[in-house]
Amino acid sequence: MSDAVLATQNLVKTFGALKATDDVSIDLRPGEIHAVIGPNGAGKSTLIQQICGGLKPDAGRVFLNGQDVSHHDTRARAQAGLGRTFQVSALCMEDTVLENAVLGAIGANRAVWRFWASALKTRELTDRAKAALERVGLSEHHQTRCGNLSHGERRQLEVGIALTLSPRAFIMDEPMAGLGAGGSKKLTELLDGMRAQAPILLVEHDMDAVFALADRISVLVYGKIIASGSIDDIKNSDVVREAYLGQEA
Ligand SMILES: Nc1ncnc2c1ncn2[C@@H]1O[C@H](COP(=O)(O)OP(=O)(O)OP(=O)(O)O)[C@@H](O)[C@H]1O
Repeated sequence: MSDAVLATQNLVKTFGALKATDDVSIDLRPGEIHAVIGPNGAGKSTLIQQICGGLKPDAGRVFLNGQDVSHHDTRARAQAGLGRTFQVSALCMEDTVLENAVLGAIGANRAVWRFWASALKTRELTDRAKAALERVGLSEHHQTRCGNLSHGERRQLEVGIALTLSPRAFIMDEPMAGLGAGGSKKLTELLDGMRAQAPILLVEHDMDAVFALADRISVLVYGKIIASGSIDDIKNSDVVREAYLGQEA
């Protein structure tokens, strides 16, 4: 775990009698995409929420760059370098692409709020937002109202907003959801190029994307990690086939 950018240690979350995450220890190493897969209700979102600080675990800890952030709230974890995209879009549809990205950049530095009126800070934020939009291929769309973007472009924008935070690690919750083949391909290429900048913990149902991107895969079933390894390890695992992949066939 020592070189892990992000690590969980024995995370447990129960809802009544249900163990949504059951002793989950998982890590994310520099430069990698680590995919977490599992059937509906396996506990993937619950795990992500505990990592990001939206849900308090019953037991276990979360480390970011070796620092115990278990008692940090969501904002403090973001400030410590945890970048996130959401399963449900959090974009402001009435605002332009650039405005959405600048709002994301504000989240990067709380102190900036105090200087929001300052032209210099505004310039810094705008430059950072523009750089992130260029990175995700949305330079042409600065003044486009977010509501007028395609579904795929909104996903690109969400990734761009996460980039404005200069994260040390990304958490992505089903970024391919609802995208057609073209959108998935474009986003897959984008994520592929981002792992060098910050490793990605990727929760994803789209197995084509998972197999195209993952350096490692962990399989979550009934709240437990039942297998973890390379794509081949997972594809050839009888345990996984029985518990999960077999259902997809
Ligand atoms: N707030 C809650 N209260 C009660 N039960 C919950 C709550 N949140 C999640 N659960 C239950 O915990 C289990 C894990 O849910 P979770 O949403 O984490 O699974 P998931 O793997 O993300 O599923 P999906 O792939 O469908 O998004 C499910 O049985 C779910 O019904």
